[in-house]
Amino acid sequence: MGTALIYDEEMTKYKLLWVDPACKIETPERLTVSYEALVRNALAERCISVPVREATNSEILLVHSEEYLEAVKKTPYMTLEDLKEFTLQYGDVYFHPNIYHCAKLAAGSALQLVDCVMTERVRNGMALVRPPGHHSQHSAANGFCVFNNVAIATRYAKQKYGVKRVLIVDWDIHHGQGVQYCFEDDPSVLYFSWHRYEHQTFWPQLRESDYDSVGKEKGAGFNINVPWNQVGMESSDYLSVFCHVLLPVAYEFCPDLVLVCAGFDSAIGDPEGKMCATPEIFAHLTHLLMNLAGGKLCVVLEGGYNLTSLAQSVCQTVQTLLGDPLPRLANLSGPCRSALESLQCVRSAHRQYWSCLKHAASLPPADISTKRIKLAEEEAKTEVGEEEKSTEEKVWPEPPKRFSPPVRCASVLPDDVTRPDGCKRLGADQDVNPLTASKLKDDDCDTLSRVITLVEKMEQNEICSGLALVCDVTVAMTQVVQHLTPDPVNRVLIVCVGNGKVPSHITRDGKTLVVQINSEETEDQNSKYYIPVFLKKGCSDTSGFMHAVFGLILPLGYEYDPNLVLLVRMPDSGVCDAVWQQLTGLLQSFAKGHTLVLMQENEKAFVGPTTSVLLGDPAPPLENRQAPNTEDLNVVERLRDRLQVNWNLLQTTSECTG
Ligand SMILES: COCC(O)(O)CCCCCNCCCN
Ligand SMILES: [Zn+2]
Repeated sequence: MGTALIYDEEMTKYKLLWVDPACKIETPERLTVSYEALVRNALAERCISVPVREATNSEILLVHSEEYLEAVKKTPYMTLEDLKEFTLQYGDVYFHPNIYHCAKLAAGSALQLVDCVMTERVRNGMALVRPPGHHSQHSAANGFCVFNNVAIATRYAKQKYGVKRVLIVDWDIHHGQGVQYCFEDDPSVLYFSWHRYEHQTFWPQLRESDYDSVGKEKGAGFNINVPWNQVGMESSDYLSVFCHVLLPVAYEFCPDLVLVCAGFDSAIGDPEGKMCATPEIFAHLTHLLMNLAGGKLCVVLEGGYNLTSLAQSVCQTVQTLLGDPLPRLANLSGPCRSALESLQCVRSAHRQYWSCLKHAASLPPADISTKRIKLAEEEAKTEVGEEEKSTEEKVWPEPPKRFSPPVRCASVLPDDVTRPDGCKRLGADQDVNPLTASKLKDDDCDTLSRVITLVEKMEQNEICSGLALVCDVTVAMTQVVQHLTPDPVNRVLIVCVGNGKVPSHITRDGKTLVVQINSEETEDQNSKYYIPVFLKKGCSDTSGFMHAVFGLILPLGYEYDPNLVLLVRMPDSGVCDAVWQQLTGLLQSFAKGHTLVLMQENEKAFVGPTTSVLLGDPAPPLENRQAPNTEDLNVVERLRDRLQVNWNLLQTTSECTG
């Protein structure tokens, strides 16, 4: 199944007709540069072009009041003076004779996206729209928004397709208060938003944008606000929030559909956001959402005002929706102190609602945040002057090209195992490098030499990922590590699922990082590069396992930044299909998708499901799960506490930073 792209140049045909410094950044060029970049990078042609349509009155009334709709309906016939007059009743927004038409098209585009995803005409898709939507409210336009495109799409999906749970992820740098107001008492819609806040001194300066707005009545726990109290946030800060807040909660919520309020003013260079995350981050944020809801993902454009970072970020997002390998995120540091404070506050505020956060630390000591509030208010006063002046141009490297290797997935299988279609068999002997064959001494040497050849072709980017059935995974793992080209930058992340002895020498000199999830205590090799995760209930406990994936494996993987991932299924691991597929999908975040899966010969039943994920299919949703058992949560928390001195992305509280 493909990726939908919805765009129509009609939505570029309105603009600001008078002087208003607050609104001048919202221009038609935002849409044209985004679409032209998709065309120039040969991404638009790979998408399924879906036409726009106007949202109908009844669809708009799913969210907005009749009087508001009736008032907006009059704007096409207004004089310039009337339009100015009409605009005055709202904040930071402007009207234009054609904006009502475009607002219906923007909302209609989101509905088209929902239709083609829910009818499985496409797997996922993106709508490039303006006017944006997430600030508009029941009876008010606000923040460049007229109709709340994503809120309307959410209500539409529930009404037309009986969708039970919708996750809305709002990565725009402004708080989508319009979406929050819509669903704050609705437990069937989980709204997640991060936003520049600076202790309520940044627009829209709302008290209810802070982390303690968790939702109301039945909706308590289903509204997650992550306030950024400083500018300059980077990819590390964003990934920490995804790993330690959004993903664990999203997987526990188990949505049937995911919508993204995709504002790219959270990218580096944006005059509104003043953040420092480079455009590649959106490739990862998109990918981390693609194994939820069976891959049903609708991305709708919101903000984004730096035309260069906007266009690059849109391309990164669409290229990931198309299934291309992700770019590596170089030298991630760790979350900054302010981000850790926000992280700790959000996790603490939601501890009582989500079992994955049950062990979250309590609020940071009040004095820290109150002191910072004072500072922020001081800065806010002086800042205003500077802000106008210092629009220093941020520069960042253009995102690297993301090539798809000619072979997406190759396999080394015993002759009696049928090879799944789409997965190339690593050929007969002509493929095998005779040199390596001779070096291997083992009864399984034919298989092993083909595995080594497979890895060599991955290193040369001829093959993206691989899967091998071998007679002893530990031997195979060891051979692979030993035969890697002795290149100092070669770093291998090895994820071992299940019990079994991992040879200690394999973690020598930091060229490999081994994380082993098992159900029996292994003697602790107390090496920074060997991390045993002992789960009492073992790999069969979905909740505990996934808690280790989000709380440990993902952060470690991002910080380690390997150029190869080995996913090893130890004998009798007990891990279930769906969890195994989720892990396989999530590990493709690293090493540009160069994942080699090693399994025992008798596990041939898992070849098909594993290959489908390696080929880019979404992993099936994990059924709604019981709470993780306390023991296992404890294990992960204790491990995190111990390891975070060495691995900063494991941090979740501000106390720990010196
Ligand atoms: C959903 O619309 C996308 C958006 O969130 O980016 C809108 C931002 C409105 C920002 C209004 N203040 C502008 C002050 C100018 N310095
Ligand atoms: Zn925004």
